[in-house]
Amino acid sequence: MIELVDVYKTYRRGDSTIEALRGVSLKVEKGDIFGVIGYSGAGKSTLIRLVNYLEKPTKGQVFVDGQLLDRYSVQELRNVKKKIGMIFQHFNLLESKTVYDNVAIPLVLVKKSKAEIRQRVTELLDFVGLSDKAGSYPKELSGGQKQRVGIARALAGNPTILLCDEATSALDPQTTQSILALLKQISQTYPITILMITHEMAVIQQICNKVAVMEEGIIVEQGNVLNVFGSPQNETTRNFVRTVIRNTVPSSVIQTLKAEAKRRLFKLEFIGQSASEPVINGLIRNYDVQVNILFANMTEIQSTTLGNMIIQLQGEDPVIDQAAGFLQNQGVHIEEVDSV
Ligand SMILES: Nc1ncnc2c1ncn2[C@@H]1O[C@H](COP(=O)(O)OP(=O)(O)OP(=O)(O)O)[C@@H](O)[C@H]1O
Repeated sequence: MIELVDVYKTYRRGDSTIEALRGVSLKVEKGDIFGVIGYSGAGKSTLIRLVNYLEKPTKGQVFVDGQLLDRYSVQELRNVKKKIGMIFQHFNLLESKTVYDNVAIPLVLVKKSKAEIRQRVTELLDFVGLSDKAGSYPKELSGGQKQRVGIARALAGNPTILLCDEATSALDPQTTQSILALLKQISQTYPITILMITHEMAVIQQICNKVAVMEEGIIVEQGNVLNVFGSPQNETTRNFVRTVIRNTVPSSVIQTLKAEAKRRLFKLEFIGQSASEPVINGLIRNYDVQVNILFANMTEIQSTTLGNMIIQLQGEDPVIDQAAGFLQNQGVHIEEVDSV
């Protein structure tokens, strides 16, 4: 659906060059809600501008719907762009036009008849819950309502791809929830693929099925959201995951625990099935170790439970090693730690 193959983007500013993207490859499949997360300057906006063909890659290939964007004629490119809707952090509405007229813009541009426009705009305003605001102007709307207008406008031309550029970053937490719920509803209602960039892991957790983590122009980790959240490999990913999944024990507690002999600390991560299985009971029954649960947390992602636990095992070293092996065999991701 959307594919980037070893894409580089270099900007020149005076004598210096800025490598905004350095060999980015990713694949967004049909129906995905794919989130790209990264700190400011990571290259997220550049990536989205390449998909929208507002920028050309310095090197590498960008495919949309299986077609290499480079190879399109101007007319073909215009047609491809019609299939891409976009929503923005600051909504980008025309202040001098009513809600109705804002949503109608893409349809007017492709010269749809008045009747067709009326039908589509009415349908979309109903879908985003703003039927009663058709005659209002953007300045009369709340941030959440403005974003709903932005979403209706993006959907007007029946796009197959929806690009979201920090779509909830300017909104309060409650409004963010309602906009994310709307995006999820769009994904379930229309045959659409969503690519969103954000710096908030909570956004990814809530609606994305895939995620790519960007840092300094490189994708440092990507995959299924459940796997990435369950077992983040990269330090930046871990930092993002920590913002939504708490798995730390106060350092004063750690210091006390570490002072005690024959005790070792382990971080456990359970995904799905194993989260509900009495794995810890099995551990206690089968091995001569004492188990001290220091921290336990369950998070729901993609309708699957993700469990995080920090335990302390007390016993002889070889027995603790066997116990750790047992947990691994039960499908638990286990990691011994010096500190947590
Ligand atoms: N048009 C441009 N000309 C020169 N440099 C640019 C241009 N656009 C982006 N950059 C630089 O490329 C790098 C990546 O920027 P980009 O906006 O893609 O990152 P980002 O992850 O979207 O950050 P933010 O969330 O702050 O927008 C930055 O160092 C930025 O200064």
